Amino acid sequence: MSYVKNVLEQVKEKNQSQPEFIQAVSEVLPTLEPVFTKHPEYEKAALLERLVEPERVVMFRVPWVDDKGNVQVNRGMRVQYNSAIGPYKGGLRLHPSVNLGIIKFLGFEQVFKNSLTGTPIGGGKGGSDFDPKGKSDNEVMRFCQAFMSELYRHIGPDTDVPAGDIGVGAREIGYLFGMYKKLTNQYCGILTGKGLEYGGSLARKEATGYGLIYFMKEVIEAKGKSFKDATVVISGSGNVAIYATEKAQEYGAKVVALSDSNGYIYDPDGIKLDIVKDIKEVRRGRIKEYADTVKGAEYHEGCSGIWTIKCDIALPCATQNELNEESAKVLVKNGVYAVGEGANMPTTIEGTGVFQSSGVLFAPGKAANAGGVATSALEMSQNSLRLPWTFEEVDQKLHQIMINIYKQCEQACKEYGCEDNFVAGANIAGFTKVASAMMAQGIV
Ligand SMILES: NC(=O)c1ccc[n+]([C@@H]2O[C@H](COP(=O)([O-])OP(=O)(O)OC[C@H]3O[C@@H](n4cnc5c(N)ncnc54)[C@H](O)[C@@H]3O)[C@@H](O)[C@H]2O)c1
Repeated sequence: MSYVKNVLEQVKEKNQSQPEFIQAVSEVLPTLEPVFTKHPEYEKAALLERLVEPERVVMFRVPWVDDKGNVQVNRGMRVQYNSAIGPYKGGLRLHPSVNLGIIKFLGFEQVFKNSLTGTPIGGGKGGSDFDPKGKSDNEVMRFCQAFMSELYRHIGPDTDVPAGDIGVGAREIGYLFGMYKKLTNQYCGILTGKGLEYGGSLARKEATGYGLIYFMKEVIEAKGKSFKDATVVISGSGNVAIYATEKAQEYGAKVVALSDSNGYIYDPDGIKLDIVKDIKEVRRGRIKEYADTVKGAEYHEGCSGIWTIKCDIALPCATQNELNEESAKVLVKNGVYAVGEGANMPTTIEGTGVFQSSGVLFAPGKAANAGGVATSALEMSQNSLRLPWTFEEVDQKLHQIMINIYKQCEQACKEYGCEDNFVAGANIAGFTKVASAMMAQGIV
């Protein structure tokens, strides 16, 4: 059995209760085989065994009092995955589904993604099984304060810099930042995704969605295609989905569908984004309300039906494993030619296989959605400089970073003989930098 296969078996054996983590590692490791053939010294240094094991996992209770005076207890965690190329960096997720396996999968992915950005940041991820849905502002604040009252001792601007993810937007980052400052008496760039008044970066909110479109533009234009007049389906209606829609529309695409965890909307005339922003960003409502407002738009219960809509480009931007083999086959049958992952691991391994064997251009999340964390790194730079950059400056840097990520993936594909396989290209390009740094730093 090869070294890579052996380590993969160990991972499966040791982490049996963590299917998402096993899935993420199973997607990455086999694509790295050719790198290990070229670098036999990595095996002697147990590089892979070290890479799959987080440097540190912190798990803690989060007790808080709800509006009725009842004590609630959630589980909080932070996985500090790999600091070979910089301080741990990655979001915090607040969702009832959060468990250690999910946070480990996200942290593992983050290591490669952050490496691809070309900025000096390591990988980490955290979160809690707290559900912000239906909670009052005061309850969210009390939860965030309780969460930070433990997390603060494990993070720092040169140690670990968390950010947002599902369920963590500007409101939550504000409460977390306030508590960190109170506890430590330090005003520093401890979180990214901050408000503009207190150290945030312009274009951070837009970055993941815009970055996805910048990346996909490179992918499709290399094959003579364009966003102009393309029909696009985007799942989700959160931060990533909204700004992917905005940039795709700016490039002349017609985005015809969006979704949330209850169902999806289809608007054959093209989504009116100002209405979606009002529902989601202002009123925190359900996507269903769009169909109540816009004539000709339809609402359908259930999430996976969105993939039955005929489109040229599909961008899953909601959550993990939302696009399976069956949905992938329907998309292919309906003529999709490109799929870009705005979310983290939204396509199952079998779904990815369908796209790749059908010649669909498939861009994995760790490359395609890296714009968010890249701009977080730009926010860290601005915090250290104590100088804010303009929207245009940040957006231009983001655009260039996404082009560079595309070029790195393309180059790795060429070097290792897997042309157009962006899954392998992204894994290899992300891995090689981290691997060299780990080798240089000895057995730690
Ligand atoms: N925000 C970022 O900067 C960023 C960066 C990189 C990757 N991501 C990833 O992108 C994805 C979305 O993150 P976000 O920041 O937009 O979160 P968000 O909380 O703003 O939005 C998530 C959206 O997905 C919807 N949703 C949840 N489960 C769903 C399902 N099963 N089917 C359809 N819709 C569903 C929610 O209703 C919501 O509209 C996540 O996988 C996240 O890890 C986010």
